[in-house]
Amino acid sequence: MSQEEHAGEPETGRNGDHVDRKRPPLAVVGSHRIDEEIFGPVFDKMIIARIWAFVRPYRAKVAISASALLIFTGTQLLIPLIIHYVIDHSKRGVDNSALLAASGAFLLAILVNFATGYIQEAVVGKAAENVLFDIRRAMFGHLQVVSLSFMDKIEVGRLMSRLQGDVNSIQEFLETSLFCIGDIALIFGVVVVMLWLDFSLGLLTLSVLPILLIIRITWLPRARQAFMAARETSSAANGALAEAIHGVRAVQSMDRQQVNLVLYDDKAHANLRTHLSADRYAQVMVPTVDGLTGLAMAFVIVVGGSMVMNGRIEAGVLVADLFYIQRFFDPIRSLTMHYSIMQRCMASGRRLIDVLDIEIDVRDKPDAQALSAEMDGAIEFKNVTFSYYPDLPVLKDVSFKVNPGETAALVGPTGSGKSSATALVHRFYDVQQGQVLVGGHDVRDLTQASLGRQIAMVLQEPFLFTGTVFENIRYGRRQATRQQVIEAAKAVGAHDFIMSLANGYETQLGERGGNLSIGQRQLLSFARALVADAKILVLDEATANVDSDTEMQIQKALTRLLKGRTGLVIAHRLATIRGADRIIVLRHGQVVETGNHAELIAMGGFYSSLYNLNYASFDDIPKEKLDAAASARFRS
Ligand SMILES: Nc1ncnc2c1ncn2[C@@H]1O[C@H](COP(=O)(O)OP(=O)(O)OP(=O)(O)O)[C@@H](O)[C@H]1O
Repeated sequence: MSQEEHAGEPETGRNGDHVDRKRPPLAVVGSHRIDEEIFGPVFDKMIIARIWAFVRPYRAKVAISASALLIFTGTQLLIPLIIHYVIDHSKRGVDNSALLAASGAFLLAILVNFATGYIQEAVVGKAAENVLFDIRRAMFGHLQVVSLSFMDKIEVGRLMSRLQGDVNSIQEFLETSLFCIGDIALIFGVVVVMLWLDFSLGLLTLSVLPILLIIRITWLPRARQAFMAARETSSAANGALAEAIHGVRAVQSMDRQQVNLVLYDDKAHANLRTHLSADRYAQVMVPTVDGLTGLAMAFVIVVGGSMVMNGRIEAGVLVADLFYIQRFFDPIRSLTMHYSIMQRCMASGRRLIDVLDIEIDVRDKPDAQALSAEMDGAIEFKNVTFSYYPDLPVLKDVSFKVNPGETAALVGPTGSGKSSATALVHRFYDVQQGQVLVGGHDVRDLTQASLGRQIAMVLQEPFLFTGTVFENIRYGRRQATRQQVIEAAKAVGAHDFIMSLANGYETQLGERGGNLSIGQRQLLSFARALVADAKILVLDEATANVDSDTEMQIQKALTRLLKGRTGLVIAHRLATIRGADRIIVLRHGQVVETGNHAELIAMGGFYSSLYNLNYASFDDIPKEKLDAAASARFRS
C-alpha cells in the first residue's frame, strides 16, 4: 500500500488501539510490552516438584504447621457443638455440672484455637522466609555465572521487577497452600457435622450451593479478564513512569514534558478504567456470598424453627446449624480468592524456574588448567570467527598477536568488532572458529577464575558500586591492604581528589559513582585495575568529553597502568593510538592492517587515510569519509 493510501487510515498504536492523529507518536512514554501474567493452570506438577525441592529442608516445619492448622479447624467445628450442648442441657433445667463442663470445654477450645492459630501462622511464616532466602540465594548465584550471551538478551529492569514479585509470590504460595488445606478441611467437616446433627436440615442448607456454583461459573471468566486487563494497564503505566524517570534529563532537554504528560494520561486513564471494572467484579462477590449465607440462614430458621416447634429437632441443633452456615461460606469465599493467588503463584514459579534453568554456555572444561601468574601475558587471535547470532559473524577470520608487555591499540569504525574482540580475551563468549590464546593457552582450556585473575578489564563507563572509595578500589582483590590501595591511587593520580572528598577513602559513593565526575570515575577504575595487578590489561578507552587537564591526567595514568603489562586497548584518542606498539585496524569484523603508527602511515592505506583526515579521534569521522577512505585504499 502506498503512503497516500495509508494517509486516509487511522493510525494504529502498538497495542492495536486507534491513535488520534492529533496526538504525538507513542514513543518515549514507556515501552508497551506487557508482562505476561499467565493465567494458566492452578496446579502444575513440574513446578510444584521444583518448588518442593526448596521447601523440603523445612518439611518438618510445614508438617507442624499443617497439623496445627487441622487442630485449629477442629476447634472451629467444636465450638458450635459446645453451644448446642449448653442450650440443650439448660432447657432441661439447671444443671450446674453440665454448664461448668461446657464452660471448661469452651475455654479449652478457645485456648487451643488461639495456640494452634498462632503456631500455624508463625511456623509456616518462618519456613516461607527461609525458603525465600534459599531461592533468592540460588538465583543470585546463578545469575552471577550465567553467560553474557543470556544477559545480552534480557531487559535487566524487567527481570529485576519480575524476580522480586515472583519470589514474593512463592511466599504467598506456601501460606496459601496451607490455608487451602484448612479451608477444604473446614468445608468437609462442616458438611459432615451438619448432616450428622440433622440430615434433612443439613441437606436443606446445602441446597443453596448450586446457586453459588452457577454464580461463580459465570463470574469467573469475566472477572479474570477484568483482572488481567487491570494488570496489563498497570504494567504499561508503570513502565511509562519508570522510563520517564530514567530519561528525565532527555525529556527536559528536549522539552517533551507536555507531550509525555498527554501520552501518560492515556495510560493512566486506561489504568483507572480497567481497575474500576476489576473492582466491580471483586466487590460483587462479597455481598453475593453474604446474601447466600443470609438466604441459607433464613431457610434454616424458618424450616428448622418449625422442626423445633414440632419437636423433631432440639433447639441446640438449630443454633449449631446457624453457626455452621457461617463457617461454611467463609472458606468457600476465601478458596475462590486463593484460586487466583495459586494461579499467579504457578506463573511466578515457572518464571523463577526459567531463570534457575538458564543454560550456562561458557563453562570450564572438567580438566581445565589454572593460568599461572608466571605466564608471559601474550595474547593471540588465530583465525577467529565469532558471531552473537548464527550466520551473522561480527569477527571474520581475525588473526593478530600482542607480544608480552606490548600495548596494542584496536582501532576501527563503530561496529567493526573491537569490543567483541576484547570480550573474547576474557572468554565472555566462545568463538565459533579459530582460537584465542592467552599466555600461549587456548582460553577454553583454562579455568575462567584464573583467567579473570590475570586479566584486568577497564570499561569505558566504569562500574562503581555503592560503598566506599576504598572498597571500590580493591573490588577485584579483596586482600589488598590500605597501603596498596593508596599507592595505586597515587600512581594513577587519583589520591589528591580522593583526599578532597568529604571522608577521603571512606567517602560513600552514590549509585554507580553518581557523585563523582566522569574523569574521577575513570581514574578510580584505573586504580582498581592497578590494585588487581593483573598481567594483562584490557581497556576500553573513555570517549567522554573531559577537560584537557583531566585528559592529560588520564593519559599519564594510562601510561602508568600499562607499564610492564600486556595491553589491549580499544583506543579512541590519537595520543594513545600513536603511542601503541602495535595498531590493529578493524573494519567490518576483519583486520585490514596491522603495524605501528609509522609503519601504517608509510603503508598509505586505510589508517593513513583516516589519520590524514585530521580528526581528534577516529570516532568523530563521518561515515561518508570513512567509506571514501576505505575505497581509496582498495583503489590504491
Ligand atoms: N551483545 C551483543 N549481542 C549481539 N550483537 C552484538 C552484541 N555486541 C555487539 N554486537 C554487534 O556486533 C557488532 C560489533 O560490535 P562491537 O561492539 O564489537 O563493535 P565496536 O567496534 O566495539 O563498536 P563501538 O566502537 O561502537 O563500540 C555490531 O554490529 C554490534 O551490533
